[in-house]
Amino acid sequence: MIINLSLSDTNKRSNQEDEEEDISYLKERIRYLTQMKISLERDLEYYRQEMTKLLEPPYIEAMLLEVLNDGRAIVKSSTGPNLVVKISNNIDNTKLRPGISVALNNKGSTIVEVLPNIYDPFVEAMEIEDNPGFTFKDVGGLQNQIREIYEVVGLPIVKPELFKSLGIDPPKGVLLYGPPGTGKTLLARSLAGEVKATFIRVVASQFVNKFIGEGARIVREVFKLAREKKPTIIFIDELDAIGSRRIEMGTSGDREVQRTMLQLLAEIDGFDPLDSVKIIAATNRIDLLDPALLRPGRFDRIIEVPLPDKGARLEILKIHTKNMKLKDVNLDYIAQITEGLSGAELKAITTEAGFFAIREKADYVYQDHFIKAVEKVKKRLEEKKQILGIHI
Ligand SMILES: Nc1ncnc2c1ncn2[C@@H]1O[C@H](COP(=O)(O)OP(=O)(O)OP(=O)(O)O)[C@@H](O)[C@H]1O
Repeated sequence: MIINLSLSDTNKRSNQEDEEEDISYLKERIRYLTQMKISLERDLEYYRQEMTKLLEPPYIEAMLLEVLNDGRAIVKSSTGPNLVVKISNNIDNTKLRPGISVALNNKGSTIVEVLPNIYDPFVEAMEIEDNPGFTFKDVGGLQNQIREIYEVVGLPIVKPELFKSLGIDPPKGVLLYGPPGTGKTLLARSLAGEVKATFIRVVASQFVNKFIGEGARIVREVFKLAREKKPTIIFIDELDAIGSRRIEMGTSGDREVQRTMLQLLAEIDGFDPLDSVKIIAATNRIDLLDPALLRPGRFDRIIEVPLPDKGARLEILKIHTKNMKLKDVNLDYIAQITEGLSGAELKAITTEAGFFAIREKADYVYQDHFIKAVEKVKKRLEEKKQILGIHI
């Protein structure tokens, strides 16, 4: 009996232990499965979001051409045409500059995002100004150049009927040549301002140094954009970088430069002289240019933009000091002592004179500030010439 009792006791205890073990096991399972559930729910949410993203129609990438006054904008869509689109309210309007990349909603009707600065050689290679705020009043001297450039480029834009009725083909392109900083860019930009044309500036040397392999495409795109935004003045700076005479075509870089120039010639040859797209090119080295560029119907008008004479220097100084507070300054004398300096250097003198006045905490800019500024700019120029090995 005693033995029986003890056996049943042992059985009871072992059953109880088993049950406890089972309970503990099941509790452990529940904890594990609850965690699994949480983790799977998290995964599910992630895949749900991914699926929504994948099912969402794509945005359309476009380049901003112009912001209109009524809260809309003109863009050039990556699929081709120019579109007039709305601007979503959450867009910071100060970020909207011509040439930037934007995302349009899937209907292509609204700018919904300003895209980060993605590398697009076409956008980077050119500066575009819809309405350059310059006029001929900003140009000192250069009266003859202003008259000539207005006649051959400006008039055909504002009065094409004059040329049509007389049966005259105006030049398609004008070449400006002269030392650096003499106002070639300024002249072209202010002409665009005078005739209310879009101003597109490209720097030809960048095709060779920066946008290798893209030169011909950029030229094509620039002309396409110019036609879309006409009247347009295309300004090609440093033309010699792609338009130099070449004796041999050794490297692939040379061939690339050649391709870019051929594309440029094809574009110039391809458009109508009465079309309101005009090209102004500039160079410091006309002696290097390929004669092919100077054939009739291409850059057949050549205008020299020389260093300013004394009268022109005075005009340039007056232009760049018109908003400065001057006292007892004899600009005529400053013009006298700055022979050989360019417009850009004269502008630098006015800025430097201002800095001298600021450093001295003066209320006005005095003659002495100008004298010191002239010395400084001349010294800087001298150093530059030494470095470049140019002797005067
Ligand atoms: N004739 C001028 N009248 C007034 N300002 C001038 C004149 N020439 C040059 N400048 C000033 O110098 C700046 C630089 O000149 P600009 O870029 O037009 O010269 P550039 O001849 O095109 O030079 P580069 O050959 O180096 O490209 C102008 O923006 C302007 O402020």
